[in-house]
Amino acid sequence: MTPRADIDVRPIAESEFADWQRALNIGFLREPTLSEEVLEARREQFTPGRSVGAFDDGRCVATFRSFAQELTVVGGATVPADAVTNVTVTATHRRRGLLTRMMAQDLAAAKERGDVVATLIAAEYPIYGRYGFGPATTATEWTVDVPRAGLDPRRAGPEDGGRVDLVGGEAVRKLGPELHERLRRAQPGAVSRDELWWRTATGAVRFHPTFQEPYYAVYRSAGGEVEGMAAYTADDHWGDAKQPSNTARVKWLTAVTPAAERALWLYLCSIDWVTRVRSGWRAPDDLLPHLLPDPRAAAVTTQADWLWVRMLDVVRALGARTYGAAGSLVLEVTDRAGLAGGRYRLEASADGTGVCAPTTGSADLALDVAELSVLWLGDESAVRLAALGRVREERAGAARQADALLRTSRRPWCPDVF
Ligand SMILES: CC(=O)SCCNC(=O)CCNC(=O)[C@H](O)C(C)(C)COP(=O)(O)OP(=O)(O)OC[C@H]1O[C@@H](n2cnc3c(N)ncnc32)[C@H](O)[C@@H]1OP(=O)(O)O
Repeated sequence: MTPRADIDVRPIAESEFADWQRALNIGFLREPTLSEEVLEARREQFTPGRSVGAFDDGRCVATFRSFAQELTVVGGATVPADAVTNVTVTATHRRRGLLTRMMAQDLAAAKERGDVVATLIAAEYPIYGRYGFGPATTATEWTVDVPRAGLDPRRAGPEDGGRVDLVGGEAVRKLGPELHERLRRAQPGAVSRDELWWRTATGAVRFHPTFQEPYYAVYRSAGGEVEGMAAYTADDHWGDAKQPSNTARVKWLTAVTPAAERALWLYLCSIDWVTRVRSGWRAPDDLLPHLLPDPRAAAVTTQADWLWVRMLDVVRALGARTYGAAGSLVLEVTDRAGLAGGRYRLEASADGTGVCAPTTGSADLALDVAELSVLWLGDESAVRLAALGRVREERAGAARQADALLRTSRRPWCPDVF
């Protein structure tokens, strides 16, 4: 169907928030009528100028929101990101170009503002590649079959002098933000969280009527420092022979030291009645399986693309991260939206820093901005993308050299959904 120019795409006024929120819920197949309480809670997410709607005859039929975020890159620097979320087009108005219009407006504004990249978590894989986004991190979920893990059933807690305690939501709101700051500043692919994140995660603000209050476990080192925290829920399931068979579901687990990671996973795998632990979305190289005497007890339940990145400023994006080797690489970047295309030379030094600038020199690798966005955080291999026909070597060996520069020893990971 042809796009309809009479459908207005524009930032919403605060007075239109309830209508916008109703459209958002319909697009995400949630209940169309929101309680006053949920509506009030969600009002906190209203971002003036960046909560966009499409209106047909005065009724909201599409939603789109973006907000300011910081994304950590390889080496620990952060770049300003345009975080895209709440994208819906009501089924009566789909495939008429409304998402394309909202995205084009948002990316142009982000570029103008000076954001280095745009980010999102994609509901479905085929939606965002056409706009220059590529999947830059992967998330893995394991299900631990606790009785098969080989753990000592008499285990009574950490053996490193540290301790695990259960705390309430208030303590999480107090201790969590600093802990997460430590994690995300050292974790490529991690993003900033605002204070509202902590209030919604702990139920102080409720976006969904069905919020289940989690248990919160905190790990303190022998020196008393908070180094890790996990939020989990448990179901109430009993087998036919009166055997407890409960599943603990980890909502999030933040650990800034390997000791904290070990202590929290082993705690979760030692709760009486719990026979299965679902890990929640973790880095694909998370330590979890190898903390168990029998790593096969941790089976991969899901593995999927996670954070999608869309580079807006190649010079600053490549200049912000560090590199695994010294070398020079010229990239011919195509961008059909005209935001980040061009030919760029990356010069990486032996100290790990890199400088990127436009060049007229001959290209080593030719690729779309979506593929460069995929390679940027170091998780994907240029050699692999060349084999798939998604990057082209203009100089033999350039893909292998790109891998030597860009790839990392630990994989990038984004712990958040937004
Ligand atoms: C970051 C987030 O918020 S993720 C959440 C995304 N939202 C959802 O998944 C909710 C349910 N889905 C929807 O609301 C809509 O289908 C949207 C928002 C995904 C797409 O909106 P539309 O207005 O229909 O997209 P639009 O008409 O601009 O489509 C542009 C192109 O993308 C394609 N496309 C859009 N959505 C999809 C999809 N889900 N799968 C495959 N192709 C798609 C269209 O076919 C079109 O292709 P063409 O240019 O070759 O004709």
